[in-house]
Amino acid sequence: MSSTRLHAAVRAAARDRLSLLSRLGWVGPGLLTALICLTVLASAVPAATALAVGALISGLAHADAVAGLLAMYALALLTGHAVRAAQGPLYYLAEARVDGRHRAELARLASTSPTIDALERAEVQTLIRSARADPESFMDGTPGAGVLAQLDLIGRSLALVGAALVLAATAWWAVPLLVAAAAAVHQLGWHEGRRWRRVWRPALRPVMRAQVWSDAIVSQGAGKEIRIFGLGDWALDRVDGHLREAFDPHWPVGRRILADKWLQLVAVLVPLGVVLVAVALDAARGGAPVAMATAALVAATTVFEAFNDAPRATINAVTCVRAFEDVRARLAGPATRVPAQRAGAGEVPDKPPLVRFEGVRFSYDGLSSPVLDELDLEVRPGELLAIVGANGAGKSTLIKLLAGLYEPTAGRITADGVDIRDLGPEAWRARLSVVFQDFVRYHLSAADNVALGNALAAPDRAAIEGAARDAGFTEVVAGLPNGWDTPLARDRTGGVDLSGGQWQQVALARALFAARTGARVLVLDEPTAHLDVRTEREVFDRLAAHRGDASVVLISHRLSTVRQADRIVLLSDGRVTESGTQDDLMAAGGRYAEMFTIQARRFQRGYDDRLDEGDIA
Ligand SMILES: Nc1ncnc2c1ncn2[C@@H]1O[C@H](COP(=O)(O)OP(=O)(O)OP(=O)(O)O)[C@@H](O)[C@H]1O
Repeated sequence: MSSTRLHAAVRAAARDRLSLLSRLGWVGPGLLTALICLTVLASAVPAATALAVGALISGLAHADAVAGLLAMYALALLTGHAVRAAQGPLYYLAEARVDGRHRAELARLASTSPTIDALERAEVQTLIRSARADPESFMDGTPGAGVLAQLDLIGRSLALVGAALVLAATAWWAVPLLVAAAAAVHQLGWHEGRRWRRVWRPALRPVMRAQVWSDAIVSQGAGKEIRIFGLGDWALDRVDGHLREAFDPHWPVGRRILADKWLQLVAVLVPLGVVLVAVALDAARGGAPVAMATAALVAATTVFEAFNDAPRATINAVTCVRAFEDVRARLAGPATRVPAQRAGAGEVPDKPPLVRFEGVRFSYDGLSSPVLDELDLEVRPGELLAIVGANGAGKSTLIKLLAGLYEPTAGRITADGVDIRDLGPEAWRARLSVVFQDFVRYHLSAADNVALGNALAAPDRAAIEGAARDAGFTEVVAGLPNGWDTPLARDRTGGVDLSGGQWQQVALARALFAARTGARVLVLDEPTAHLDVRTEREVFDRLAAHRGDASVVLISHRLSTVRQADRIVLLSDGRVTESGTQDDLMAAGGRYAEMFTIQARRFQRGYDDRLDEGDIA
């Protein structure tokens, strides 16, 4: 290794260790003080033990002094044991605190990043997995273990100084020899740790895949299909295959590491043996007093232990911390531009805003053509706007852009003339409520499931009940065993599961609760796909009647429902190709009219009237 590279590597290693040490504060002042005191005490024990052993040996000839010397030796031994006994649980507690804080910081980072595009990338998910150091996949070397390994190293260094002083009094030349040998052993340990690391890192992905299948096997949702399609053995084979892919390479590496252990053995035994023999011979020839020689021999072994820190704990912890920093950099991305300090920025008026998509273009990574291309669209204050289009036309993407979950590749989205990026995600989303197609079914009570439409608002029961009434969900609640307090999850005690349509009513109630508590733009991405036509119609009527002054953007494939909207836009080829009322669009005789006619004809024949992909030429 060239000197520049060596220099850079040493600097990086020092930076990593300092970065770990800086997290010591996370254990809290009381526990930290206790840990520091114990570490200092523990570092004095080896030298004290060496001196006590030496004194005891020299005192054996004086019967009256033996009892006192034995007591001294016993005290040194007992202190060592007591300190170790106290260190165990305190280290465990401190490690848990550091790991808890580390994982909480990571979760905060992931859940508060303004956009979700980075989170959707496989490499970011792998980094998050690596940074999180989950106990089930991370056997050792969590950040907490790495942080405490640094404190331990400081303690060992102090112990080294003490032991070196004792040893130097008898054989000063032995100190540099043993320190150099111990450093070599330490380096070999690091090399070994890095070899493990290299084989362990590529194992992360297959372990993640195995986890997906092993979770699916025991999950409720996938569990149904696994049984119906007879996928049980197949899924188990997948788990097995991924685990083999992950861990098979570990065996040869483990065997090679074991075979190379002799190097460490030689590096320990040869110098230590030389020192022990030389000091013993010197004492035998009457050079050093026996007491000093004995103390030196005990101290010599301590010098070795000073370098015997846990390289795997530090290496793995450094990996976690670096992955954490990498995740932070990727999640920050371009989306976190500082909100502009100009008039109107950072605040959204209490009335529904005029929202405009101006020349918006958006492409997903890996797709050859943009999903939205030069899209211009207005959502006028208070209007009920329906967006229709074939599968894959980009409707959900448009919604995610409106919610600021993605940023346009070009163009901008404004609310009352201010770019929503300048408003800042929190201010903008406080005025917006979105029910996604794949809305989350929280394992919480019915009341909490509705109130999560606005987690920042007080969970006011009257507002929850009002929103549920407007969404037509009241009757369902009345039938629940414990009313509003019933958990909406079968795997919770006293919990029940709802039908797909009932869940959609919950999601709708969530949006209406948000409208009652401040949201001025409601976005509903296929909120009624699971409902029968009559119920959907009722929901639509309720939505129109109870949205207050909020603007509503509604995506639906059922044109018989959306025809009552104030305005309907057809999304096609990445832009708005038709826009107007139902009558306008039918009179224009364009693609919307064609789609509507197909659905109406089908409905009359008794088929479902949803729009399919092939329906549009
Ligand atoms: N996260 C993603 N990464 C890459 N491509 C995506 C992603 N999400 C959607 N797409 C692609 O973008 C296009 C538009 O998808 P989008 O979900 O916006 O369509 P949609 O109009 O809502 O469709 P549907 O009516 O079926 O819900 C599709 O071709 C889809 O495959």
